[in-house]
Amino acid sequence: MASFAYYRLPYADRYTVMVQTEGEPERLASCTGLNGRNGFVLAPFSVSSGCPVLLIHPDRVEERAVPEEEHIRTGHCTASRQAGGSASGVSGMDSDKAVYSKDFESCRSMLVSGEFSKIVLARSAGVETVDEMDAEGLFLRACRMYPRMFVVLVSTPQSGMWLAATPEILLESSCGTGRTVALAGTMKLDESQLGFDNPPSASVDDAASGIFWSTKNIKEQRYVATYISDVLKRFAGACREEGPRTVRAGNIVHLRSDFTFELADTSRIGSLLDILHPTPAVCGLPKTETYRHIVDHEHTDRRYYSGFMGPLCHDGATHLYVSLRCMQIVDGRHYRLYAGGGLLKDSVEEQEWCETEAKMETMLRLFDGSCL
Ligand SMILES: C=C(O[C@H]1C=CC=C(C(=O)O)[C@@H]1O)C(=O)O
Repeated sequence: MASFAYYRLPYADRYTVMVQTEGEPERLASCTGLNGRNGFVLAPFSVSSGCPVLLIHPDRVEERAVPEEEHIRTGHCTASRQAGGSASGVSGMDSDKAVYSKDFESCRSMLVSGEFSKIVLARSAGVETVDEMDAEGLFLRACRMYPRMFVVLVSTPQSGMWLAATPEILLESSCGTGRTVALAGTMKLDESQLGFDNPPSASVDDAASGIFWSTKNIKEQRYVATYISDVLKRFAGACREEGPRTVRAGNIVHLRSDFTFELADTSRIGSLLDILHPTPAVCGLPKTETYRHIVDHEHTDRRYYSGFMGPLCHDGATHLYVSLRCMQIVDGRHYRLYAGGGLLKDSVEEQEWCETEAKMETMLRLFDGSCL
């Protein structure tokens, strides 16, 4: 079985297809193994023998134009939600919520005791469609529906097939310059705000657009920005931080700070990734303790969700994004969607649950093609 990755950069009207027809993608035991390498990377949240860092070595690379919607094959389809958040969940939405509730409580007690200052709690949900859907068609539909996002369809024998439309850069580099973002804080846009946009060239005044951020969201994003700034101070050259500004991702908005820095030795990108990933946008603070809590106690097996993916080219352009707003395509009718959210000590369970639902809508809407 061939391994492949299709990806479309934000605001681009063309996408790239990379195919490895011979052999299997390389398996790496850590991000450091990416030093000096080229290919398409698929990295998990937590590296293990069952979930290694994968590097596709394409023997075919093609660029194609994103077609108009009417030329996209997906089938018309009603999606229904199934089984719960745990890998073994079988009894539907109530069990999904009960599992989340349990996980929320164990995170909350660590936040209230002061052992954690922030932790990201994730969940997953199964979706079954009536008709068989075409994965390439879903990818192209995502390209059309989410112009601001990095859209990826990737498949390997080790990972299975994943589709993502993510707003979060983990690490980009070209010509000796590195770029990353601190993305956190989430609000769902209401009907009156659906015209909101803030592309990279513009600088929209949040107050004028009617978007006001809570102290909790501002604090949550600040944790991520401080963490990134600390890592870059230690491991990269001169760094500039801008923001935060409000950015749109489908039906929601986030706060985003942009970091631009000198990255003279791109052959050591793997070592930087090893320290940077996972950031508190998907893990927590303090990092080691929250990471252990997630791996040991969270009921969702995150696998490649909240890892990162994208093309890596140590002597050219690298575009690595955090694997958010994604789903595993089990087969043409069965899908597993993933989403999480940052918790602080005063987080409210129902609000956090709704936030994960809003994030899952990014993938859910692909099934009926309803625009945001
Ligand atoms: C963990 C996710 O989002 C992260 C990125 C932006 C905002 C987030 C938040 O508000 O919690 C998360 O940190 C996800 O989409 O599953």
